[in-house]
Amino acid sequence: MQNNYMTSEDPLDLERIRSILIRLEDTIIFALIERAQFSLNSKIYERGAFQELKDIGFDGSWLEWFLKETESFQAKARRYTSPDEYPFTPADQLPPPILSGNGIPKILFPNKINVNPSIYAFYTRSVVPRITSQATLELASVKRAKGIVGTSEYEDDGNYGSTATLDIELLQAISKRVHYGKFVAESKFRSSPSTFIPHILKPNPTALAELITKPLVERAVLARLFKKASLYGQDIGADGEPKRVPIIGENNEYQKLWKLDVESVRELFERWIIPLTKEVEVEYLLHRLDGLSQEQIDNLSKK
Ligand SMILES: C=C(O[C@@H]1C=C(C(=O)O)C=C[C@H]1O)C(=O)O
Repeated sequence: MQNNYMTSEDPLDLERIRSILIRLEDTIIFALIERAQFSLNSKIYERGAFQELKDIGFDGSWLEWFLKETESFQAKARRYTSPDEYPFTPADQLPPPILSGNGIPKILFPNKINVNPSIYAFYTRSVVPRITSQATLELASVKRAKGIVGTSEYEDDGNYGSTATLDIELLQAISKRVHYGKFVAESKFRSSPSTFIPHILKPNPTALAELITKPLVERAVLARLFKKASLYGQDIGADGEPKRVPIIGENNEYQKLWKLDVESVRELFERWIIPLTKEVEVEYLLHRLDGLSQEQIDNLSKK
């Protein structure tokens, strides 16, 4: 199942949308595995940490610079005219597309929702420190063995380019997953406009949140993620068997090696991705009738 809006499949079919969300789980897990190879490299998230960037007139962080450069190119190639791609760089700092239009039929109700500032904040402050803690600890012990101790013992392996590239992959995948909430909301709205309309006119975000929440679907998402992360996160050796190390102090007991902290994947979805997806859904619905005439609203209510 593809998110190609030019196919004949109904882009607002909820099962189709859910299958896209499921596929994005894989993209996110594999990108997390890649990022977890590197240390935290906290310097790339600090504004003004690189004199070289200040020298070229850029005040932000290394990652913000990477985002701006990457997204400038992508904006020219009209990435951000697609209804499921949103930039992290403020839109007024990006160039216009060199091709006009995108040929994608208008599927969503016009809206300006972009929750990327929230995604950027939780990703850099909570997610990265958590998933890189193993690599960061390993680096610290290597550095200690070389006599490097104290603050410079931690965090920094110098791979700023690779790290930022992987961060962008992850940020974009998470952003797409979360903003897909717009499609979910449009689909749910169209299946029964009259259920939603009173709570949009009165604005009642709590009632809207209750209407869009599907606890069984969420539970299935989390259970599936735990399984996927446990499968994909195993470190398989050249012999095709999972790598394992003896447990110190236990005779003949072994422990598997992981490329990723499995529980952290579930937590990422439980604490951040699912709640933000739902926030996007509610925000989208709150503005779903903006600019419509009473007659248009009445017609929708009758559906
Ligand atoms: C995305 C949906 O809406 C809500 C958000 C979910 C999620 O982010 O995984 C899951 C179920 C719903 O509570 C959906 O119904 O599929």
